Amino acid sequence: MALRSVDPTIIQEMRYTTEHNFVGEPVDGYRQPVCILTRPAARALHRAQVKLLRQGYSLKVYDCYRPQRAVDHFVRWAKDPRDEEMKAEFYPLVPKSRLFADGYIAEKSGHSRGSTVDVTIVRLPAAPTRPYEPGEVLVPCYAPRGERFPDNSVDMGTGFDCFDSLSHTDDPRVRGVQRANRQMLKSTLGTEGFVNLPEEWWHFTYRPEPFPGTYFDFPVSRRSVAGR
Ligand SMILES: C[C@@H](N)C(=O)N[C@H](C)C(=O)O
Ligand SMILES: [Zn+2]
Repeated sequence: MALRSVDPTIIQEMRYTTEHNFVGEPVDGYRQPVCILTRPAARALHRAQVKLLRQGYSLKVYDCYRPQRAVDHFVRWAKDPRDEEMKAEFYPLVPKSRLFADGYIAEKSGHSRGSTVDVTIVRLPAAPTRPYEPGEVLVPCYAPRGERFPDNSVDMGTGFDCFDSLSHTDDPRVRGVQRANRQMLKSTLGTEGFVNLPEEWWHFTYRPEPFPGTYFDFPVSRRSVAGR
């Protein structure tokens, strides 16, 4: 179902419909910027949002349901060592050949089962964000907040989809406010049934999953969820 029909207040910045992602182009299967999730995952995210709103924060999702054809696009992209257009921002230190082996991207992704979400926290009122301009100078995603690509998220120590050990949720180099922000996200979502992926502070799966063995492949579009 469309997350917006359960909670229109959760901010959506669907990165894989845009060029601002580690591939550098819109990803196969993302026709429109719509967050689609299973009903229990959407409802759980709404419960977390209610709690955050009371404290002056909002959730912001970057990715939700991901069709298998999008995962296949990632796999194809990873097999082409010449295409490192976005390396300088998204994986400056990790060889492209290691991104799957090191756990940053999956060939069979929980996102395709519909109960996984990539998400952060934004302090309200949400600051405006600027669009990414293709070809702009890229800054490493682990650079200090004021230097890396601007995001109205609270400071999590790295940007979204920063394939680097600094993105590991419990990396000991992440301290102070950044660590507290990661903990706020993990504990708020954890209370509602979401389990975090240790390699990525932003990646959470709702459990129990209603479709634990199904990898869906319908496109991300408003039509896919019309009437649901
Ligand atoms: C690619 C990144 N956003 C992500 O979701 N990684 C996990 C491991 C996945 O692909 O399922
Ligand atoms: Zn994810």
